[in-house]
Amino acid sequence: MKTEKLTILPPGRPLSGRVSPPGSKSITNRALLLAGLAKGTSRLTGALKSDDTRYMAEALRAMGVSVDEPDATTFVVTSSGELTAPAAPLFLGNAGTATRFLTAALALGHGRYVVDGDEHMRKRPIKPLVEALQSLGVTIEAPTGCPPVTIDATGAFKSNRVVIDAGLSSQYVSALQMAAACGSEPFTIELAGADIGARGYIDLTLAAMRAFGAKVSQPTAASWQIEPTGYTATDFHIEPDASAATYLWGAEVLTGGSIDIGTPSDQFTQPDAKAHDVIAAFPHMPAVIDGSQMQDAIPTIAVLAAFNETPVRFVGIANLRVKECDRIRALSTGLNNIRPGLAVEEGDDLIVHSDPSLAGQSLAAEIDSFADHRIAMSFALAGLMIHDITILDPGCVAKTYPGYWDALASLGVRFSQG
Ligand SMILES: O=C(O)C1=C[C@@H](OP(=O)(O)O)[C@@H](O)[C@H](O)C1
Ligand SMILES: C=C(OP(=O)(O)O)C(=O)O
Repeated sequence: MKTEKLTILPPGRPLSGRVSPPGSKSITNRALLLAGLAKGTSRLTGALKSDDTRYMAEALRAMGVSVDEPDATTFVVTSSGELTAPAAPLFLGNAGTATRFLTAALALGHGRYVVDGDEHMRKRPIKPLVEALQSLGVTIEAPTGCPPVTIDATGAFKSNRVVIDAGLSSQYVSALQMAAACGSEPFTIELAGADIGARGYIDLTLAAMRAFGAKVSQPTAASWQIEPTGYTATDFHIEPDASAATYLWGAEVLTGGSIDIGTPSDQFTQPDAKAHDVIAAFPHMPAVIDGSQMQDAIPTIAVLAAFNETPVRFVGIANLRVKECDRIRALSTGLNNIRPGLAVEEGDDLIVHSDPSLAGQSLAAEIDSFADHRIAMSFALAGLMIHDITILDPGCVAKTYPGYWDALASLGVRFSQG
């Protein structure tokens, strides 16, 4: 989408129809990496094709892996099992998964790898992962604590145990888990802090690893033991993206429609599927919502909260400040732009002062997406109910859901471009 702004015309009727969300970003980028680390050919079906997965696929190609794309939802990955040192830095845009997962995996490669991203990724922390890898004897540096990361790998870790603080990102743990199966000894990963934000993403990692032949056990709630099995090439089907589904669930309850997304909410294995029950409770969503286990769904729910019968306080969302943008700030800015006083930040909590009478009003507001796909996609929901909501940089949805605007259009939503 080349246009700089998109104004949404409220449909004025319930939105109904069939729309399937694209494949899961989280699972696609795990599967691409694991297929790249496995010797042989793996066929990944139901995959997401978007900026984030394209960066992962391109990085694998730059390291000697063949990644074919026979159709819009399939990757066929053929690898020797080795990721050979690339001639140039790997550019991973703002793909947190690709950046963190590759950083750990390449620490077991051979030679020099530079992992870099765009100006947003260069502000997203990776220091805890870099320090964990340094503790394993890897020569690795990220002078700013964020990408670029330079790794001089020798093919082995010097220890078989690592402690990682996952307070800022669960992706550090997933990254170490996926890398560890390529080591030469059983490897133990222990959490430094009491707990981890988004535990559901660890379950996704372990499920993908096991599908590619890994053996993982969990001696305690905060540790994992990974056997040095390496990975076996396999055919792997990827379920639809639960975070993408939240926008469709949101559009359904806001407009009182019926949108068939093709997958029952209880069949998703991704953490954001937990958002379904909260969204289904609209306009009686709870007074306090803990976002820690469904982080990427919080922008969706926060925009819905503006139309809820009663105010909502979002807790457990501190690390939304280190996602593609500071999402707590982006949400409060956008909501207050629609109607001053609609949202308040209290420390790292976000309070949305609900106002069901917003629906049907004309409240001209230009919403800054802060280059963040989830901010653009969530505020589009406000545009279904309020006249004159304009989303700036609508093309940023390409990070995880390039077909988002077409999906809304297929349900009958109309736009004017600026
Ligand atoms: O492991 C994953 O696939 C993800 C983990 C979460 O990030 P953090 O662990 O950085 O919170 C989530 O926000 C991201 O979109 C995907
Ligand atoms: C936080 C996100 O992405 P990532 O960390 O994978 O860049 C997201 O998709 O909401």
